[in-house]
Formats: sequence, structure tokens, C-alpha cells
Amino acid sequence: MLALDIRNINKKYEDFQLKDVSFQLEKGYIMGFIGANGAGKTTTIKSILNLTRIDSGEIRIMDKAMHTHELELKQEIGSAFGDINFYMRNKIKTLTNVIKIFYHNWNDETYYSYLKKFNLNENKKIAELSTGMKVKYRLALALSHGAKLLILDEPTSGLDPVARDNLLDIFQELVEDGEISILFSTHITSDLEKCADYITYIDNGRIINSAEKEEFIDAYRLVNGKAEQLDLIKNDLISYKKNSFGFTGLIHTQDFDPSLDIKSTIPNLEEIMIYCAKKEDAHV
Ligand SMILES: Nc1ncnc2c1ncn2[C@@H]1O[C@H](COP(=O)(O)OP(=O)(O)OP(=O)(O)O)[C@@H](O)[C@H]1O
Repeated sequence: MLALDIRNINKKYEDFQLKDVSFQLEKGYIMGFIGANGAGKTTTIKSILNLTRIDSGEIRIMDKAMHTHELELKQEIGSAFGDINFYMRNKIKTLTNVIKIFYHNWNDETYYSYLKKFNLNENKKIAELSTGMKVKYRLALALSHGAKLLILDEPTSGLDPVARDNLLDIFQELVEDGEISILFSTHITSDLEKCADYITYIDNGRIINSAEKEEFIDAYRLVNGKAEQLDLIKNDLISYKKNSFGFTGLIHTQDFDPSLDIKSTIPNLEEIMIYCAKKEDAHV
């Protein structure tokens, strides 16, 4: 079953547009959503959650259309955006008591088990929580109302490497039994190397690629050639940089001719993002 099925979302702001954004997330997996600043990640996530009105397109969550089943689906979605900047002077337990009223499937036992697991003290004030604690608190809330789909906007940003690693382990544990699916946006490509099953890459409002992680990476090769070889391959490169040895460039694997005497390696996600972003600035 698909946890998330996004088809041809279009959304126009004055200076920005989501263009035919489509991707699918299989139930029980983690999808990393990457793209440069301003590429459209948050707008896409807000569109999925109906926090912003789309111009056209279809959003299906767990086989139900969001526009006809929003209230029902919101019970099954756990989302987290930015900071918690309300109820700052109140204790965790006060905020929880307000939030839990909205959820039919709220389970106190599950909630307390997650507070314990995440080392959260319900008597702490929201203002006293570190960034990592806030993310964990949101996860505890989402999981206590039985959320089956977690949609998280940059949950690991602002976390130190240990806290990040810890959170990524939690993500992996959550999807282990195949019931929960996670979509999360990030700039930290090493997070995805560690825990994502699928990658969706958005650039300037368009999906460049959405695929299983290994397949996503395998679609590209990083090539290193001598200066005099550049003309042989230049037109096929997504972008390239000149350096003292010659050049390094990114190419679609299908466009690479192995008979050329040019060394090729498998890029990492960061290199894919950097060279794809350069496409727009012409060849640097
Ligand atoms: N409410 C709005 N009205 C007009 N333009 C908006 C609005 N919200 C976002 N935008 C524009 O849409 C574009 C995409 O923004 P968005 O926040 O989706 O990007 P992002 O990929 O999440 O970026 P970042 O990684 O910096 O968080 C930006 O140019 C932004 O200025």
C-alpha cells in the first residue's frame, strides 16, 4: 500500500511555483526529501497537509483522498514544523492535555512509554526543552495518537551529531514493523545516507528524481577527466567544475560512454545535489 501518493501538485506563489510535483512513498519506509533553500520542500509538505491550498493535483494518503477525508486522515498523520513557540511557559503535561483532546485514538499508556523512552520529564516547561527534546516531544505526541504517517520538516536541523544519530535510530525503529511511514525533509545528506529508504529531490519547484536510495544514486556518475577531454563529454554533463587536474563533473549514468578513457565513480548525495544545483548557473 502507498502511505503517500502525490500526483501533479501545482501551486503558484507570486515568485515561485510547484510544478507537477509527483512522488509516492510505500508504507513502512522512510523517505528523505531534499533540495536547496527555497526549492519548495516546505511548500510541498504544507500542500500535503492542506495547510496551503493547491491549484491542482491529487494527494492520497493511505489510499484515501486528502480533500475528501482530511479530518479522518489528520488523526493518522503526525507532523512537525519548525519550533514549538506556543505554551512556552507551560509544562509539557499542560500542553499535552490540550492536544490530546483532538485525537480519538489517544493512548496515555503509549504516551508515557514514549516520554520514558525519550527521557522526557512531563514537568519540564516547553521553554526549557532543547531542540532535540522538542523533536522527541512532537514524536511522542504523534505516536500516542496512533499516527501511521509522520511528516517532518527538517527534524534533525539544530541537533548535535549524537542527538541526530539517536533520532535517526528512532526513525528506523519506528518503521521496523512496517506500519509507520516517514517523510522528512533535510539538508543533511548524511542523515539520508544513514536512514532513508527512498530519496525525493526537488529543485526550483520540480521533482528532479524520486527513487529508492541506491537506484537514485546509481542514476548518476561523477567523472574526472583531463582538461583536454572536457570537450568530448561537456555536452552530456549535468554540470562540471574545472580544477588543477582537469575537471570533475556529474553525468546521468545512461549518458556516460565507458569507452571514453575518463574515470567515473559513484557520487554521494551531496555531490549529486551540488552538481545538479550548478546546472542552473551554467557550467562553472
Ligand atoms: N506564503 C508564501 N507566499 C509567497 N511565497 C512563498 C510563501 N511561502 C513560501 N514562498 C516561497 O516559495 C519558495 C519555496 O519556499 P519553501 O519554504 O517551500 O522552500 P524550502 O525548500 O522549504 O526551503 P528551505 O530549505 O530554505 O526551508 C520560496 O521562494 C519562498 O519565498
